[in-house]
Amino acid sequence: MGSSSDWDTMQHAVQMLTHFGVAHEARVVSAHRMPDDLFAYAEQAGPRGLQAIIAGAGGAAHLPGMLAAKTTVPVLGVPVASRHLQGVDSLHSIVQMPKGIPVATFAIGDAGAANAALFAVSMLALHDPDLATRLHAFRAAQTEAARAMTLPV
Ligand SMILES: Nc1c(C(=O)O)ncn1[C@@H]1O[C@H](COP(=O)(O)O)[C@@H](O)[C@H]1O
Repeated sequence: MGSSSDWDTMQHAVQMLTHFGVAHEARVVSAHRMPDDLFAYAEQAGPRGLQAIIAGAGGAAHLPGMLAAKTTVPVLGVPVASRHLQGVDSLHSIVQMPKGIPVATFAIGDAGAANAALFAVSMLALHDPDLATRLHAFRAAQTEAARAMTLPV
């Protein structure tokens, strides 16, 4: 993520990865404030064996795009809500990538962070039957919870 101030949002990705037992790390690596660190992180991502990078940032959110520019490891972008423009700036900064350098872009905020993690789980589950079983169980439990919803009428 671009700043520790993104943690409230990005913790939802971490919680989801923890739930599924997917090994992960959480770091602050800002393209704007730490450009050399960002380049080093991106260059080492493939050799270190990372299989996906969930990149959350707010405002002029160049972090996901710059990561994608420097690595072919899939980058999943999460727009963090910003103070003045409520994350629409973050969303547009992340989603409008030029042809050739894709960033998979998720919804603004907590749901986007959680869904980015679930998307990573889906990709990893293609080659991990145990993880696929846990993902199917998660979906089934979610379905049951939705069916059990009641209304105050
Ligand atoms: N968008 C970026 C980048 C980047 O894209 O490199 N680095 C920090 N930020 C964002 O700035 C916002 C405010 O950061 P501070 O709260 O630290 O001032 C955060 O949402 C962060 O993701």
